[in-house]
Amino acid sequence: MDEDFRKAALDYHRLPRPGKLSIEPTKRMASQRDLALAYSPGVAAACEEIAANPDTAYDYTTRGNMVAVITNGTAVLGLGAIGALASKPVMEGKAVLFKKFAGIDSVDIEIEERDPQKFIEAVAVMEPSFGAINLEDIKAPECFEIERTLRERMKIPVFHDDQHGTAIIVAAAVRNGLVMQGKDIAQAKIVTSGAGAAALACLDLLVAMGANRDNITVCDIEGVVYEGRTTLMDPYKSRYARQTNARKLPDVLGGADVFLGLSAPRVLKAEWLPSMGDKPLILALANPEPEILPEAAKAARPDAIVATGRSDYPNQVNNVLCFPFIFRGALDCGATTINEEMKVAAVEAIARLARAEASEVVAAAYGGHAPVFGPEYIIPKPFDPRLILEIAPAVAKAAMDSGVATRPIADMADYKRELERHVFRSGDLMRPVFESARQAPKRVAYAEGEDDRTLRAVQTVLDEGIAEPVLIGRREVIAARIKAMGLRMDIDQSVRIMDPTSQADAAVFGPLGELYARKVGRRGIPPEAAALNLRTRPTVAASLLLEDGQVDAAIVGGNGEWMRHWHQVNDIIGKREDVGRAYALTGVITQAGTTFFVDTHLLVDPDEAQVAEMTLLAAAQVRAFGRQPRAALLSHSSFGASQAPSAKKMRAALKLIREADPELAVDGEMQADAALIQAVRDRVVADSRFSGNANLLVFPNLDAANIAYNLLKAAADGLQVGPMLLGMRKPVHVLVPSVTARGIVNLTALVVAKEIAMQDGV
Ligand SMILES: NC(=O)C1=CN([C@@H]2O[C@H](COP(=O)(O)OP(=O)(O)OC[C@H]3O[C@@H](n4cnc5c(N)ncnc54)[C@H](OP(=O)(O)O)[C@@H]3O)[C@@H](O)[C@H]2O)C=CC1
Ligand SMILES: CC(=O)C(=O)O
Ligand SMILES: [Mg+2]
Repeated sequence: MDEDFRKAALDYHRLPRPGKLSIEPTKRMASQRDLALAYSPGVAAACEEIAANPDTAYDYTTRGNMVAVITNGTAVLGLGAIGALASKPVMEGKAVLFKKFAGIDSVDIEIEERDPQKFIEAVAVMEPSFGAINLEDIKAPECFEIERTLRERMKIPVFHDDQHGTAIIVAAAVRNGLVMQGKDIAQAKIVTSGAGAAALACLDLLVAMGANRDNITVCDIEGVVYEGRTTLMDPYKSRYARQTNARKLPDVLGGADVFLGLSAPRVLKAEWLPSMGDKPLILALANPEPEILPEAAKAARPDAIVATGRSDYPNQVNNVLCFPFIFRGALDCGATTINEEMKVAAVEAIARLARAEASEVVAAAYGGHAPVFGPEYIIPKPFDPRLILEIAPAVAKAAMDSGVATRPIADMADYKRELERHVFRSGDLMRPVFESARQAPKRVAYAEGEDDRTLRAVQTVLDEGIAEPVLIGRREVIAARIKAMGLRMDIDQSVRIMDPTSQADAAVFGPLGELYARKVGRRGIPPEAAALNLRTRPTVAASLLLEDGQVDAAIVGGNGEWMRHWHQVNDIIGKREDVGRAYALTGVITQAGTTFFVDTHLLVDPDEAQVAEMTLLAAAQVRAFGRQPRAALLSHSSFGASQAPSAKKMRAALKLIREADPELAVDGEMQADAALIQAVRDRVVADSRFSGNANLLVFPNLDAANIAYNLLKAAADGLQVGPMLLGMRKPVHVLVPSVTARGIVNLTALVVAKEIAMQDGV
């Protein structure tokens, strides 16, 4: 670690306040009544329920989502027995990872006790507080006895992560690494540096997966673990003792296919590597400094696949890839333990993921580079959102199949969708929309068919079965991008490619060119210019396919100016006959929920009738998300306090809306705080037409709407949905340049669901 990085790490831990964790209440505590519910006397009701039926602790307390990270500080990373207090940053770190990656609440508990029996007693009595126990950084051999006894005594999962979490991820890496190197685990010669908690558990799992004990040689601080050795031996290590005269690590590396380092920094020397077998797998996993640095290993053995425990090199083999998700699965089905079946399910899920294509979120987390299965990517990256979606259900299913789940999951597909909320904040909002889109997938044209975000989105659209994609673009470019990104779609089968510049599609685009020339000719655009537009502007091509009925919906834009795309779309599609004009609705998802804003992109200064119209169209769109709209007409004034024209406009609009839709929960005019906080609203008006917070905010002008949604998005780290065009004659949306692949998937689902609803006359 260089000095700059060390200082940055210390500042990170110290500022703005010490440490990495805090505890947040999940219930309101704003009034005397809240106090009475949360504490005495109300709390007694929950206590009595639990006393009568202990299982209800999962209903009334945090227990079902609470994991303790417990250590005695005897094997802290590779730093050794630095003690309980000094281990605290690592344990706080694990707790943060539980929360960040899997939404699990976790507390770190550092126990200053090296006597295994006393340590066991201290942990066992904490059972009522937690849903599961993660033992961490406890040295071998004591860790084996500690874990075994606690597993026997406690009725909740007890999992020593350095053993099993590490073993699971190592097993996945070895499986994929050997596939890549064309080797068979049964024949692979394996040498370890380390005979501690992590190394022995890894070997046990590799043997369970088919590795041959006779091909395994273990080394520790003394050297080779051989039969008859007496110094620094214990029964756990002895299981791997070999009959050999070799005594030191370099003596046993000859012909090795796998080096597994779970020991200490720099113990593997580059000059020893030439003796290893062909195409070796070198896993140098000591933290924070590996047994050998990848650059040194690769220089000595360019044919090697190298992995470390660190995030700053390719192939991070670290238990962070496993523990948040295996606990998620175990907690969610009320597993009483984490058994072999659950571990094997996790190995298989992780190994499979690296061989599938990487997602956009992974690409984003790693500087925009989407990795493809290969020597520098044998296991998924920690920020891969698919980890939770695949590992947790696989583990829960294995728990159920092996009979250790006390709260079996009834609907696995539903559970998987539920997990999406840990990954995509849009999960809750979008779930019903996806459900309805799946009922009858529609043909959707994507104007920017060569764009990476579009292609990633289209892969998800196909996987989810929500649309039949039509990509505008050059076939060879799209094929090359799909290959480079490692996507799975088959461009001959699952998508249709339409290229306005190719002769092959002239039969389609010829007549569309004439249609376009007629439409824009009225505005004085000569036929040659129209023909050029069609060839060079994919938004024009996609809109024409939609207009001609060759697709059911179009998604355009995302590159260049939003307004330019909008004009191209408007020239061809235009507004519905029964509306005065088109508007744009934008959603922002924050921790507090989803809020919609209108009109964020199109109409600079609407009049009262336009405010009323946009409100009604936006309310219909909010309903399409399966939500009841609660609309607030916003102003600088609340309920008649101002006679300014903009306040009067909103009051007049309210009247029009109520005439058109007396059932709609809408009120105004009001200030934004009154819209979002009922208590503020109650102070200025006695009989507000909706309760709680408004979820649809209608603005007196474009500036206010656009500023407000961007402000909320930036200040509250919100996620944008849309803009969605309202009042168009056919379903089309214009993407903003900042759109993500997920944003494109969401709009696809929305546009398909809306089409289905319209057909059904909803
Ligand atoms: N990447 C990852 O996900 C993980 C990495 N690790 C890393 O693995 C290492 C071991 O952790 P863990 O098993 O929990 O700890 P343990 O204390 O249980 O085991 C350490 C092992 O390493 C051996 N060892 C120590 N120094 C040397 C040396 N200089 N040469 C050869 N062997 C040595 C010890 O030998 P002896 O038995 O003779 O004392 C012991 O067998 C740590 O660096 C840790 O950071 C651990 C878990 C996960
Ligand atoms: C990653 C981990 O758990 C360790 O190095 O101990
Ligand atoms: Mg550890």
